[in-house]
Formats: sequence, C-alpha cells, structure tokens
Amino acid sequence: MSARHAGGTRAYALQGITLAVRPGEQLALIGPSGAGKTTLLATLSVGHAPDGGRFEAFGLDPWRLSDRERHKLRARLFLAPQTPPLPPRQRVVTAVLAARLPQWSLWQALASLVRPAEPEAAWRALSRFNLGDKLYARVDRLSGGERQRCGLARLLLSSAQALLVDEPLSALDPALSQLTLTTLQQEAAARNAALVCSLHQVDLALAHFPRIVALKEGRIVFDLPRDQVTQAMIDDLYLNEQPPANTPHPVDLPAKLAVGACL
Ligand SMILES: Nc1ncnc2c1ncn2[C@@H]1O[C@H](COP(=O)(O)OP(=O)(O)OP(=O)(O)O)[C@@H](O)[C@H]1O
Repeated sequence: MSARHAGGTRAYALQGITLAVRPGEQLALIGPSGAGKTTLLATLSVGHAPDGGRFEAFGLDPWRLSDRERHKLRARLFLAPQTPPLPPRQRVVTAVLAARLPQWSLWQALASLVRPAEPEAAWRALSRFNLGDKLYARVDRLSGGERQRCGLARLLLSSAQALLVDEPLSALDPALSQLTLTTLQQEAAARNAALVCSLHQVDLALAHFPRIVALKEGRIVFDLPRDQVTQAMIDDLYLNEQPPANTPHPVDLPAKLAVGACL
C-alpha cells in the first residue's frame, strides 16, 4: 500500500507498506520525524485514502464502500491524533462524551449538549488518566498534556475495535507517560482490540510493546518482535537526525529562500 498527500510535491508519504495487524495485537510505530507515522495511522483509520496497492479494514476495502457503509466502518476504528480536535469553549465532560455520538440517536446527542448524558462514564474515563478533577473544566483552560489525555479519555468511551494512537506522550511527563501507555494497553487488551501507537520514545516503545514497526522515508525498515530489535538498528533508523555540525551561512541559502519565495 502507498499513500501521498494532496498538497505539496505529491511525493509518496508511504511506499510499499506491507502490514497486517490482528485483533488484540499491540504494536509501536517508531521512526524519525517525517517518516510517515501519522500518514500511516490516518490511512489505517480510513481518514486518508491510499494511493495504490490494497488496504482492508476488518476484511473490507473501505474505499469501495458507500459513504454510509464507510461511516459505519470508521466507528470500529478510533484515531487519537497527537493534538485532539476539541472544541475550545466546550466543557471537558461534553468533549469526552462526544465519543459516544456514533452510539446515540440524534435526540440523545442534542440533549447531551445541554445536559451531559453520562457524566459518570466521562469521569471514570478521565480518572484513568488522572484527570477526573477536570470533568467540568473548559477545554481551552487545559494544559497541553491535559488536552492530550482528554482526547485519550474519548478513546475509552468509544466502542472501537482498533485503537490508533499518534504520539500520545508528546506533552506528558515520565510518570504520566507510563500511566498513559499502561491504560491504553489495558483497555486494548480488555476489548481484544488492536493497538497501534506511534512513539518518539524508543525506550518506552521497547519496554511496553511486543512488536516494533520502524518507518523511515515512508517505508517499513523493520517489523520485528522487540527482543530482536538491536541498538544498531535503532541507531541506523535515526541516523542523520542529529543537527548538522555546521549551520549553513546565510550567503549559502538557495535563491528561492533568499528572496522569501514560498509559493
Ligand atoms: N497535509 C500534508 N500535505 C503534504 N505533505 C504532508 C502532509 N502531511 C504530511 N506530509 C508529508 O508526508 C511525510 C510524512 O509525514 P508524517 O506526518 O506522516 O510523518 P511522521 O512520521 O508522523 O512525522 P512526525 O514524527 O514529525 O509527526 C512528510 O514528508 C510530510 O512532510
């Protein structure tokens, strides 16, 4: 399977990806910035159409389904983006309960905007991420890490069977990082859901996940059980990710940059 983005150069963001994830399986996606982790998660969650090859979710090709059927299929997958799209003026309780929308009738959904339908369920989900005290806080008053966990609490309230999580720890301290990964893994195990989690923290990926998939420049570099991943493989994956020893002098700038052309 391959994928590219509409804008920019139309270069492939993913190329020749072969990946099968079984129910209940837990894997970490690692790789340098720009490797294609977010694009892969968006493709797996049926948010981004592949540009070639074959892709199936739960045995169905989502892009051959009707809009209605594809919508139904999407409810079986939950993508937790790195920055959750939470309406700023909403209360946390309402934002978290939005995960229930696919399970509610229109009237239940509208009524819940006025009076939250299941505040206890939202509180339980938030508490698992140590955020129960923010139940009635406004979303735009949360810190970055609190927003991130609020987005993950939504995942707990969904009924998805595939949990796709993009860099859940980017705004969290070490203790909360451990709690967050443990909670996600317990939840996935409890519902026998697949868990695919992109991480920049290679040590945590290796400590928590039995299968490690490494991406670089849109391709899978390795897909191995963690005990077969060596330090040399990791070093190689992140090779060239260090800042250059000599920052280019302004006179070396390409002509386009020098005149500020950005179109
Ligand atoms: N909306 C977009 N339009 C055009 N190109 C994009 C878009 N989103 C991502 N890309 C490009 O696709 C490639 C893969 O990006 P992607 O965000 O999937 O990488 P990533 O591994 O998640 O990176 P990071 O770790 O920095 O989040 C990059 O070259 C990026 O510049």
